[in-house]
Amino acid sequence: MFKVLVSDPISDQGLQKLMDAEDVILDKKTGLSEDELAEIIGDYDALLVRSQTKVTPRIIEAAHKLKVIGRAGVGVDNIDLEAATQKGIIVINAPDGNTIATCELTMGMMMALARHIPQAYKKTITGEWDRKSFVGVELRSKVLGIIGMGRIGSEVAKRAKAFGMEILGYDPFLTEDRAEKLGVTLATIDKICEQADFITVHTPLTNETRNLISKPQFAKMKKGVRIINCARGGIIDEEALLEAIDAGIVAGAAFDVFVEEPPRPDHPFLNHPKIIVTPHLGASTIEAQENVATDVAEEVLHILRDEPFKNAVNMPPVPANVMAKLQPYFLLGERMGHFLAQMADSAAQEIVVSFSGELTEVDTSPLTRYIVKGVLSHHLGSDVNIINAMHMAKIRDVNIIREKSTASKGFTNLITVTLRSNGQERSIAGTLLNGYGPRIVKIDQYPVDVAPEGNIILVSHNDKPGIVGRLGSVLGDSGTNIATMQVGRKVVGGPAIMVLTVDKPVPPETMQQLNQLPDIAQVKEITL
Ligand SMILES: NC(=O)C1=CN([C@@H]2O[C@H](COP(=O)(O)OP(=O)(O)OC[C@H]3O[C@@H](n4cnc5c(N)ncnc54)[C@H](O)[C@@H]3O)[C@@H](O)[C@H]2O)C=CC1
Ligand SMILES: O=C(O)C(=O)COP(=O)(O)O
Repeated sequence: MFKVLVSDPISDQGLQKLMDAEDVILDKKTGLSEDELAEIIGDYDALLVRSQTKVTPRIIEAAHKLKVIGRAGVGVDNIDLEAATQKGIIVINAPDGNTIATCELTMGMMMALARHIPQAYKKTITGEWDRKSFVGVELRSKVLGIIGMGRIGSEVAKRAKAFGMEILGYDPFLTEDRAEKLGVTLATIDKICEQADFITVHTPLTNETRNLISKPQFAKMKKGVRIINCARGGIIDEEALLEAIDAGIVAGAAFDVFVEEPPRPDHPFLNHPKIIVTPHLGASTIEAQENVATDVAEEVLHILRDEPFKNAVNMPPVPANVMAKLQPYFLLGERMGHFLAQMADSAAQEIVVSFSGELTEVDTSPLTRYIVKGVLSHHLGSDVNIINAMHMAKIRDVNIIREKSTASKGFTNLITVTLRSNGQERSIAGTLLNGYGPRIVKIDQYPVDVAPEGNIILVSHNDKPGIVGRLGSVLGDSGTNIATMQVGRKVVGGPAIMVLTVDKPVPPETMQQLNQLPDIAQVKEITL
């Protein structure tokens, strides 16, 4: 018998398959504290949650029998994926079922903002007939900026078109082709800030999207812009938004999600006359809840019964013999991908992975997944993992090419990864050096020897006297300590690269200063 715990309110209709299964005992216990959940989780084979239950390392540690965690929804930021993966617990989600619900809430928020519906309602029910204070704006002919053009963002675009809005879209994976099909103009975040009358975000919360819209972005916005967040608290900097409202830049904001949920009773968004709030209701429709519960219940049953399943967001099934050969390279592969994605100026359109030496003797697809995961995680954060990396690449039209090569250049094994995007091509090669661990041994055409870890500064420059000194003094002035430095060039006086490892992240203003130094083509910070 499999024991399944449902720890958040999940639709009964959706759970029917699990309730009917003869090999399943289903318990529903919602509103548990971390202590209470930690105490009972050891009895269960599967856990089903929404966004309320925090599946922390402590819960996972106590989950001795747990085989699968099912998230009835999209975002898995309430589940510690790292801890689950380490413990061999499969985490699955239901990414498609609540797209429309969240899109429709976003449209509702946009209309409520434009016409002050919640504020007008509040006054009218007190008996006041105030028609002067609530003059709104029309959506027709207004510019809507959509940041994050995945499932929900794309559906918002379709509906906003029907309202006669002009749409600017930004997503690192949005191609001209797809944008054209959706009737969306490709734009940068800056352009959206400068031109949009309404801005809505639909990205996951990652290190890159945290505070994506903050003081500098608000400073660029049109006076009277209206802001919507039905994605995740923290994508829009809450404090900076309040300042932008006070400064008269933002005319109104609608938030379904908060940095801390539920927000403290004295949170400044609650009761603010220009901010509309809802309690994380994006996915809360009967239809969406049935969809996500059905999807997740079916997959949990498959996993418990050792049947093929989909929508896993962690854990690769690799045969033991292949694992033994490949495992030492997983970290190197992932770091190489992440390194390369940070070198490139835009998101990958093609990734070419070439293996040589002993690695050509086994099926390297699990290692390829780590490399692809490393590349995509720069933009997708924890949404991409080794189970879904290839799928994520495919749905974003990123072409993956795997090659075997005989040119191991004297190394027992050599992995070369080339990333192509928007006419740009960048590549790195890496290996495992006996006794030294993972090493990047080539960047573009330049031989180097770099441990892929920590904070690395990659400089493309012209081979001229004085560059090292100028660069060193800018870094020194900012209190940045250089741990190691390497310079590579092909010909005297020609293009060259410098690879510096530093002890801590470089402040953004120092990066800007470095990029403005003479004879420096580009300075990139790589964080691994
Ligand atoms: N309020 C609610 O109840 C709900 C909230 N959500 C949130 O909405 C988010 C989006 O959901 P979906 O559209 O289904 O996910 P999705 O994965 O289809 O789309 C997310 C898109 O964001 C893009 N992206 C990543 N980093 C970016 C960046 N820095 N700038 C611009 N775009 C970036 C990705 O390329 C991707 O296309 C989820 O991650 C979830 O956190 C989802 C469902 C319900
Ligand atoms: O699916 C998501 O990412 C959501 O944010 C929905 O959250 P919920 O299931 O309503 O707690």
